[in-house]
Amino acid sequence: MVEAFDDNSNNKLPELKLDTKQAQGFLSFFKTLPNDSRAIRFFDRRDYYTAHGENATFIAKTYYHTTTVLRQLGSGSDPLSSVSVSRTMFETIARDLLLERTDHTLELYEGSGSNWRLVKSGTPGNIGSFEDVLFANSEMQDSPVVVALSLNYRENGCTVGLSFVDLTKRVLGMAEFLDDSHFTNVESALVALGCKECLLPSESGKSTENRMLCDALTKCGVMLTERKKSEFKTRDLVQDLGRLVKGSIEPVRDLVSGFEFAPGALGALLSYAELLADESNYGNFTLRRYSLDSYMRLDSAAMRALNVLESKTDANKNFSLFGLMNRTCTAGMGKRLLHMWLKQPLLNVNEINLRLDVVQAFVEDTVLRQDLRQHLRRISDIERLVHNLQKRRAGLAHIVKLYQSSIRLPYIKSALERYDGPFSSMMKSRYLEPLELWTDDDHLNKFIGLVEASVDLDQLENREYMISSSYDPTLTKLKEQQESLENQIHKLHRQTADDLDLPVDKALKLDKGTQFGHVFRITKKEEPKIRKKLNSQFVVLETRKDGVKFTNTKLRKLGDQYQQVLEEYKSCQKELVNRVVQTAATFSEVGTYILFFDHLILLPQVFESLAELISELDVLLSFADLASSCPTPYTRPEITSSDEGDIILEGSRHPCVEAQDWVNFIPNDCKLIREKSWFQIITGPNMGGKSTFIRQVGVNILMAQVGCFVPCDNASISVRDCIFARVGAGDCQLRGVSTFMQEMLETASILKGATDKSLIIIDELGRGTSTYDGFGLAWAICEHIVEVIKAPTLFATHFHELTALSLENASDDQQKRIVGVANYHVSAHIDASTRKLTMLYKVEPGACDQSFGIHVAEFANFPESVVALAREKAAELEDFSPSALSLTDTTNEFGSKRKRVYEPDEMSQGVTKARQILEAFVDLPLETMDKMQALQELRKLKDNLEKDAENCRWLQQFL
Ligand SMILES: Nc1ncnc2c1ncn2[C@@H]1O[C@H](COP(=O)(O)OP(=O)(O)OP(=O)(O)O)[C@@H](O)[C@H]1O
Repeated sequence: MVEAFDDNSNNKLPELKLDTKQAQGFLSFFKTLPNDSRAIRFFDRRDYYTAHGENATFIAKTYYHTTTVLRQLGSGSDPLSSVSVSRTMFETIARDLLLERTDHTLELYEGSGSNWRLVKSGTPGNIGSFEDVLFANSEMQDSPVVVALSLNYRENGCTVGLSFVDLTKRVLGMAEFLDDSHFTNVESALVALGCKECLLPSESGKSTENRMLCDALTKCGVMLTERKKSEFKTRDLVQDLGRLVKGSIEPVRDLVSGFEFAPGALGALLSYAELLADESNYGNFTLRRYSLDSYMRLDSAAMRALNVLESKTDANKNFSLFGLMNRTCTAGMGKRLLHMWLKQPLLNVNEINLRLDVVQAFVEDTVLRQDLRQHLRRISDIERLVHNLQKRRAGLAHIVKLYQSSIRLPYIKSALERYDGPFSSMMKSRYLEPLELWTDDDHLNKFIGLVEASVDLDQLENREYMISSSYDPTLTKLKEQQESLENQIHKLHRQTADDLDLPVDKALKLDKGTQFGHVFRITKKEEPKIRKKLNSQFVVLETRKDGVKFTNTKLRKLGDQYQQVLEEYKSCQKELVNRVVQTAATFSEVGTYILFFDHLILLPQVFESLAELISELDVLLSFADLASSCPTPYTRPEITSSDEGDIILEGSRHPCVEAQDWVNFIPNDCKLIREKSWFQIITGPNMGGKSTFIRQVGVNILMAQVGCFVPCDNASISVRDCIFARVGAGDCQLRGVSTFMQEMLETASILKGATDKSLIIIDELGRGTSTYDGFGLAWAICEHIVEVIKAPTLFATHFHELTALSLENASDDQQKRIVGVANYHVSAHIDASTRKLTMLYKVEPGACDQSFGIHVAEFANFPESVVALAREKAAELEDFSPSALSLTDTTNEFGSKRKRVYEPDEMSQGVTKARQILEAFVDLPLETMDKMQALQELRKLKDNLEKDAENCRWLQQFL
């Protein structure tokens, strides 16, 4: 939701002025528009815009927060609700609809009376012709992507054909993979690609299987667009791609033939984005194979749990990793690259180390860092400028900006040349050599020469983009005429001053205005002195407070001539400006004819590669700035492949929490060691720092794989191929147990996607609930992770009983031995006399030994009566708590008073039965079941448990 707008905007609401005839005409047109619940339609009324019907109500409620702004159009029984918005408000709404929300499309109509036509349309994935409106006054931070999916269901899951288009970068991609019933792979692909909109064959959203898919799209905030099944076709695809894609057709054909379902999806995308309709697209696209295994996979829950991207609810920019890490200084480009990198952390150790090498070079050489920053700041958004050139939307201003960026390159080059640290040979080959090549006389220097010869660079200070008069003979001649006329006018000025016996400039002034052109002016005080001459030899034009304006035939004639020459000069300028842009735009023609004919190089490709290089430098520089500017500097992580090494973070912090002004962050160690502490259960009081701790581990790993230093004293990280995060819904208690069960089931089945190379973060499954079914499932999930998946896991929980998992380590029963589970807790201190609780935020080995819930309530200033009641209830409940499970255990690890004791026999019998049930649950083929089936199976298991419990008191407590 867009929160605050200009307070006055309500008062300044443009008035909807239509006479009866116009209103009638419009109403009859409006009725003919097809129904489209997603479309927000605006009508351009020259000075302002209007929206009508349900759209008007939506806009009034969403953006003005009141329906009082609505007006009724037309008389009679069926008036049309209408709202009018100013130009700036329209831009704000367009930005919100297309860049922030993903539930509407936008249409703009132009016309009058009953004659209107659609001139612009855009969707969140394809902002299309709204690009100019959206980024006229702001940077483009992220480039949207549209995905199309073609699904083929098999017995065990489904094959997904995926294709995507990034219209800003002009990239097409294809992928094909198997997926489970929760579409875990689709989800991570959507996240990695930054997808805003997804095309599916129509009707497919209604099948049961696809309902899950729609859930996945919703989780990722992706708009679903249905297209006719017939559009998912592959006929003529290779031919069409041949026109769009750079280079020869063979590689395209080879790539397409390697897929079974993705080509259909690509066919749908081409027709949806109407790529073939715009000739400027021809030869400008690249097509690539997209592999899910190229980058660390992140699902939408992980993106949220790790606060990777900005959200509107963030209190400040440091709340998200993007906000914290974004210290980029080039316009737009660096931000977009950072966005992409955060969605696509690397897996290859060498590639990660390469980025880390550059960051280290920048961290160690402060002068280099400052130099580069100073020059990068002056670089424009080259990527978008070239995009405009290719789209033939560029003007002289675009060319000049490219020129201004180009002339910065030698400075960037020499800053890099001065670096003589340990990574100098890498810096040379990665940055200096390409820069050297691109800036030589055959490449950018040629462009610089062209601009310097043709553009009047002196006028840039006045923000005027003009062609140098010396560039063109006609301009030169006109300029000379203009100067000669100016001289004559000045001569006449001096002569007239002599004749009137007035000092030049001091008393007799020469003015140049829009109304009268060149005129003489004297003050009113002087006027009586020369009134006689004034009346006889001159024509008085105007008498005002600031003086008397007058002219004579000579001045008028010269002034008119001057004006005429000026007009001619302007129109010649305009024509030349267009021509210069065309000349420059020929650089962007990929047609080889032009290139060979003119001996020009592919300038757009040079600029595109340059944009890549510059934005990479910018983002890595930004990482270095962050690493060295924090109060406790970041450190370079040591990276090992995913089969080797452990995950050791010493003195680690959560970068976003640490960056909050009011937090004095307590660093913690996390040592995920294979076979020893690969699975960690974290317990402790509410607000004790559990979530922060487990998330900070995920965040540190993600940062390292993006190529950034990490907020630790020492870090060694075994590369992770995906991060799974399950963060319990906070309102679970309110939604009831069945939702809670579903959450558990979902978690259990989603975890099937994880492997020993992933990282799993589970935070408070079924937060705060005391359902023992939940506990049973949580236990089953843990066992499954430890024994089958073997992924390093951080499990923060309120189920203290889970800490007993680690006891299995010590079990004599070798067959059932669970290896690698360790308990940790966040520590807190209770002052015995004052009952005051102090959070220490220190993560320590072992399970938490006290129940702190009530103290936290005190901490949070709950009313005393509530706290007293809670204490009473807790005392009652503890009698029946399953912590009795370990009562006969000799350790008193779980502490507190325990009254109910079970016979050892009764307990071991019960445990065996319970375990059988849990194992039966783990064996359920959840990936092939829908929720209803799964719940039915679960109910059966529960019925069995009830039967078993009839003779076992220990089991009864779980019912
Ligand atoms: N290491 C730390 N150093 C300083 N402050 C911290 C640390 N960890 C957490 N905090 C602060 O404590 C607050 C609560 O932390 P967090 O949400 O991680 O607790 P929790 O144990 O997960 O709580 P709950 O069980 O209620 O979810 C955080 O908002 C943060 O301000």
